[in-house]
Parts: sequence; C-alpha cells; structure tokens
Amino acid sequence: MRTDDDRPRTPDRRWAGSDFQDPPRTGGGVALCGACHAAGRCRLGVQRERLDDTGNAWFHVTCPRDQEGGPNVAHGGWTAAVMDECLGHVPLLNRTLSVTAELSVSFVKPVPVDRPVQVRAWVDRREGSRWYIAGEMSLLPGGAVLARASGIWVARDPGHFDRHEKWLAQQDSAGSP
Ligand SMILES: CCCCCCCCCC(=O)SCCNC(=O)CCNC(=O)[C@H](O)C(C)(C)COP(=O)(O)OP(=O)(O)OC[C@H]1O[C@@H](n2cnc3c(N)ncnc32)[C@H](O)[C@@H]1OP(=O)(O)O
Repeated sequence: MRTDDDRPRTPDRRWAGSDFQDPPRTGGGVALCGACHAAGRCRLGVQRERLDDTGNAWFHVTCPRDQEGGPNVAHGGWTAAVMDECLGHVPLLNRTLSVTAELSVSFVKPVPVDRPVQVRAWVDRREGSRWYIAGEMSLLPGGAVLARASGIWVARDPGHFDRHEKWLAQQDSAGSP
C-alpha cells in the first residue's frame, strides 16, 4: 500500500492565482497553464492569442524544434495538444473555467517546425455546461489547412481541482486492489 511519503503531490496549487477565470498571461495575451506559468512561457509555442468581436479566437503558434516527429515536422501529439490548448482557451477568453471532456483531431497535413502557423477557434454551440468548440490550424501565409479539431468542454466551478484532490486522497486511502 502507498504511504504518505510516496504519494504524488501537487507542488503549488496556487499557480493560477485565486481566480481560475483570470489566469496569468504572457505579453502576447496567452493564458498560461501550471507548468507554463512556472516556465514563464507557453511550452507548446503559443505566442499570441486574442478574441475578436465576432467570437473567433486567434492564436499564433510555432512548433518548437524539440517537438519534431518526422523530419522537420511536428509530432502528432504536439498538434493534438495545441488544438486542445487553443480550443480550451475559448471559454477562458469568455471568463469561464472549463476542462476538456472530448477531443477529436484530424491531421490534414504535416505541420512544419520553427514556422509560424495560425489557429482559429470558435464556439459551435452551448448546451447546459457543455461548450461545443471547433477550430483549425493553418499555414502562414496562404492559409492552407493543416489540422482540424472539435470537442466538448465542460464548465467547472473553482472547486473542481479541490474536489479532485479529495477524490485522489480517497483513492489512495482505499489502498491497492
Ligand atoms: C490556462 C489556465 C488554465 C487554468 C485551468 C486549467 C484548465 C486545464 C484544462 C485541461 O487541461 S483539461 C484536462 C483534461 N480534461 C480533464 O481532466 C477532465 C477530466 N474529466 C472530468 O473532470 C469529468 O469527467 C468532467 C468534468 C468532464 C465531467 O464530470 P462529471 O461527469 O462528474 O460531471 P457531470 O456529471 O456533472 O457532467 C457535467 C456535464 O458534462 C457533461 N459531460 C460529462 N462528460 C462528458 C463527455 N465525455 N462528453 C460530453 N459531455 C460530457 C454532462 O452531460 C454534463 O452536462 P450538463 O451540465 O449540460 O448536464
């Protein structure tokens, strides 16, 4: 059975400030998750983000060399992570904390590393606490589509992560099966 000493711990649960709906942002407006806040930059290479007045969110992204999969192109996991990140920022840009419940990604073309690409994301519809969000990644300049994604984000109250910590502690105290 696990003891208190070998139980994984969250080092600093205050990383996003007390208000998850207003997370720390870079000079380019990019909301930073926990580890990226510690690093002082988006480790996925999201450099700028903004919401326009038609509801579209726009992101400038460059795949870092250390995310290379095939020669000079991004690992597919990077593309999926960036689409998760960018689409998931849409509720946040509307001051709503949410988590990804479902995500589907189409890899249309290889994504070049070290070259700026653009992601556009938008809300298809909302039902209850569910946000149905879609987006596409395209090459700059020219706009050729490289990837498409859609998914469901579920709005959460600020107690979401505290409840998870309690659930995890219950799992640990239940011991090994
Ligand atoms: C940048 C700064 C960021 C600061 C915050 C960091 C956010 C980070 C974002 C992420 O990284 S998300 C990480 C990956 N995703 C997760 O960890 C989510 C893990 N899953 C969960 O926590 C729960 O399964 C989830 C909250 C999605 C649903 O929990 P419950 O099933 O207990 O909730 P509930 O039963 O109350 O359902 C809530 C709503 O979600 C719907 N739902 C649940 N699972 C679903 C699903 N799989 N597909 C579609 N809808 C789903 C459900 O129908 C319902 O809709 P309505 O409110 O409209 O009735």
